Amino acid sequence: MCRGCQRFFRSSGWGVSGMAVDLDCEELASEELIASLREVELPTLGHFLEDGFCTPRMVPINEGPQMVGPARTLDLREPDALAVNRALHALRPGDVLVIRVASGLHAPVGAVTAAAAIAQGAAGIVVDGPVTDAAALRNVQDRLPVFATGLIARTTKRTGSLGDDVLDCEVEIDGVTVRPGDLVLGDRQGVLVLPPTGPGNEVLQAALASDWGEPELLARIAAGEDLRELLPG
Ligand SMILES: O=C([O-])CC(=O)C(=O)O
Ligand SMILES: [Mg+2]
Repeated sequence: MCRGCQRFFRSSGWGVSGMAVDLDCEELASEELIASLREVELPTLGHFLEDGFCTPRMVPINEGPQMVGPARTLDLREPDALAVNRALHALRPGDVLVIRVASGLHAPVGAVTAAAAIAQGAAGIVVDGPVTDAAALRNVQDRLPVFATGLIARTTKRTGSLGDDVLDCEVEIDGVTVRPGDLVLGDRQGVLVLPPTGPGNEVLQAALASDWGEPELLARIAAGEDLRELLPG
């Protein structure tokens, strides 16, 4: 089912700089695709894909369910708490809030932000920068997976210095470009960003088949079968 057309501000990429553009329904990931991506192990996709993976500096801050959802982005060029609040207001159920923290030294997400994202039905949060209120984020891990580069006690301030051009624009997260509507996946291994169309049906089917076959392979290795037969070399 289509999530419905949304208006996004795009700073670059698909749209004209600084202009609001309509995102076609076709560009939004289907519920079916999102459900399939929840089933597949990220490291299995890693056997088939080379691009879109954040580096190991992007770590899970809590251990929630596998995260999959369309990106809503925020480019925190300055640590403005009011811009974070506006990004929270705009969240829709199933969205993944993706925040770039230019300073790398201010936490835009903690207990309050997480509670607000949960209230909006968000699927998760990814921060290229630190987060805070670690215990509170652990407490909500079943409802809100959070990924970030670490923890810090220095948080954002209500400066009001940023405009709406920092919302739903292209951002770079740990070297990976994220556009609004891209699919953002996360598990204990980290974060993977895919286009709204996902990895392609061929890769998805191959990855699912690999996951389904793995328990038998593991059982045969554990049973002492000849490794030369089981693992081609
Ligand atoms: O407000 C912030 O910058 C982060 C925070 O502490 C919270 O969300 O509770
Ligand atoms: Mg807090």
